Amino acid sequence: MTAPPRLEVQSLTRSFNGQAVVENVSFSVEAGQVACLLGPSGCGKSTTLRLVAGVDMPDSGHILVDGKTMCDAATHVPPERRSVGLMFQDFALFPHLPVSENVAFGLKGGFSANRDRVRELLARVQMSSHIDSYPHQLSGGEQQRVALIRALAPQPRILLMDEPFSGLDERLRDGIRDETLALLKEEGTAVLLVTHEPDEAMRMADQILLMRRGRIVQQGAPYNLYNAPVDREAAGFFSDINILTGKVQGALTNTPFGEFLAPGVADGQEVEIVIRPQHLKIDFDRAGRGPAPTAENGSAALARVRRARFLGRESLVEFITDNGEITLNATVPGVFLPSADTPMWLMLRRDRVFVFPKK
Ligand SMILES: Nc1ncnc2c1ncn2[C@@H]1O[C@H](COP(=O)(O)OP(=O)(O)OP(=O)(O)O)[C@@H](O)[C@H]1O
Repeated sequence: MTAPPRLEVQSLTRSFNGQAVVENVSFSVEAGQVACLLGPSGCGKSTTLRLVAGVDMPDSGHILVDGKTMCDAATHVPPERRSVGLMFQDFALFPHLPVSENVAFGLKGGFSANRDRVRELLARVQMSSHIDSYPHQLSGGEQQRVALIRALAPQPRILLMDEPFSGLDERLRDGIRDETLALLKEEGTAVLLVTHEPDEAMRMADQILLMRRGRIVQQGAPYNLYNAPVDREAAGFFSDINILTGKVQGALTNTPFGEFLAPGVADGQEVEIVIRPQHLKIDFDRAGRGPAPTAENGSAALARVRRARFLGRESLVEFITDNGEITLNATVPGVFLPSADTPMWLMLRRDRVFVFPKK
């Protein structure tokens, strides 16, 4: 028999003042896995986390840890008995305690009874030399590391993290995220991390739980969410997108860039054709002739540069098609910065285009 998931959440619902803030949310997280609750502000991420922690009660649904019920209609295991570690945005360390006692805070007997574990954890985040320091003597990144190992010290079955990196300087963040991830993997705990930043979720998650208005709209590996978004909003959450519209006839829609398949969409229904700026193909104009159509890229449409901005590693080029109807943004390597009005041929990579019925 296979072991149950470390954390399992089934049909969780929570309303405030008659308004469902978390609605029918289900997911599971395995030991050693990082799951990210990702979504815009107010979509219900933190409420979900608080229900799992046990500091709030759902209206309905089940929460199980290692197959044991923590919460359902008849049961409510209090937070301190759920074996859940917490690391929140304001991860404040105790200012009057040295690092050693901060790390040992959740351990029976404090530092004196747990010297080895505390020293081992400090060494793993390169903080051994700060064992006697007080929080005010540490940088933001160092405090973050102490907060992380404080949460991990009691070896929780599950670690809950709410925007844990948002207080950090942007230049520090990537390094600390990577370090944190490495330590979490070594500890083998199951992690549920809340973030509103797609980049953070892509970097940290084995599994992304994309939330919108209280519901999970898509869940899966970062690669799948990015490359097979469930709708236009999901596509747009991960990067800028271009949107073309068209009408369907015979499961196809015709555009200046050729035909696009729209399987299962009724005749006359409008669709949105979505493509990310980095997936446009651009070709120079050669005496009014563009590249021949291909199965891979469809037909080329003539467009002109409206403006181009150099962003460092890449440039952002805004085009308008020659019929004046479609505006498209393309990102290209930063060495390429065409001047306004340059005519160019644009193609849309068929394997990178998403077609959605217009809502
Ligand atoms: N105790 C409460 N009483 C009333 N409304 C609440 C309560 N807690 C949360 N809400 C509401 O529920 C909604 C979701 O809040 P939640 O904090 O879960 O969102 P979030 O996705 O974590 O957003 P953010 O990223 O801004 O923290 C918000 O509209 C919030 O105002």
